[in-house]
Amino acid sequence: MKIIPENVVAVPDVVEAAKGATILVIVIPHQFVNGVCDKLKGNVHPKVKAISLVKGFYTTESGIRPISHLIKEALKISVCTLSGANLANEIAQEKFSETTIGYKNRHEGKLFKRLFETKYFKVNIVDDVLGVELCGALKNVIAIGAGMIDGLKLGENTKAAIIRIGLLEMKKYIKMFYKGIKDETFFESCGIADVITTCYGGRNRKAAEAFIVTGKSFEQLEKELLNGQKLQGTLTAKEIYLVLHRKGLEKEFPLFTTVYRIVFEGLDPHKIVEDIV
Ligand SMILES: NC(=O)c1ccc[n+]([C@@H]2O[C@H](COP(=O)([O-])OP(=O)(O)OC[C@H]3O[C@@H](n4cnc5c(N)ncnc54)[C@H](O)[C@@H]3O)[C@@H](O)[C@H]2O)c1
Ligand SMILES: O=P(O)(O)OC[C@H](O)CO
Repeated sequence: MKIIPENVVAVPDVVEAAKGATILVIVIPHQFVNGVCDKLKGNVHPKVKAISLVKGFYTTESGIRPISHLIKEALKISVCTLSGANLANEIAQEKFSETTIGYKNRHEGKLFKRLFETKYFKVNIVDDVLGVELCGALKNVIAIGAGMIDGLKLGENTKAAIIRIGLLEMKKYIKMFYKGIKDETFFESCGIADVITTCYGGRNRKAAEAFIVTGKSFEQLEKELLNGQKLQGTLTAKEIYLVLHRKGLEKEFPLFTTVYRIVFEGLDPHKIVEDIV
């Protein structure tokens, strides 16, 4: 495994790390972004540009909001998003992958492409900040479902069915609740490709498979399997279920609803097939 390059310096104090910076790359588990933004408020360069790689939502009492909106409003800065089929350990080994950057201002999209692109990390930029970000958040819930299928040993055809249905629910949810999302975004790396890679090689899939096989809780499995890293998919399943429940839309999103009920309400995991397919 490749080690961190010498020109990357770890600075534990986020205010110190951001001092004088004209570019912020924000990549932490979504549950911590609000706290980090609070610390950075009033402490960033006036001309700073940010890019969020976070895959998740920000929860408030009135519902859930995109992380890019939270960053933009807290720090009063412009925010691009980056998301794709990007398992970190494979990128560290310089195996080829694609990614998608969402921009509002094309100059910023091009700037971030220049910053991130390498011969093994191909960037496509699209005029769709929210579409890129929201695909990255919702695919984690599909991966929890796919991991359950692996744990139940139901085979590849069933898993493909869950992935297909998950993709449809992901697109339906995003188009239903957010304006201006482009259809083409779902065919970028941040869309279908990330759903596939996460459903085969991600931590959400792995934890969900173990949840079925061992019967342990996700909290326990996060500690045992992820070596200090954080799961995103179970929290996101809960966050979007609360929206669906409040609006009486559970039947229109059977996969998202069933994943939530298996994880949080003790529903029989076999219902993932019976209630959906
Ligand atoms: N790991 C991947 O393969 C991958 C790939 C693409 C996108 N992402 C997304 O990037 C984001 C971060 O993922 P990750 O795998 O780097 O997460 P991670 O669980 O490895 O945590 C990353 C960092 O978050 C910080 N952190 C931990 N607890 C914190 C706290 N209480 N307050 C503030 N910061 C804290 C720490 O610096 C930690 O090193 C997630 O939204 C994830 O979905 C991850
Ligand atoms: O390991 P996961 O399930 O958090 O997925 C990692 C990345 O988001 C894959 O693109």
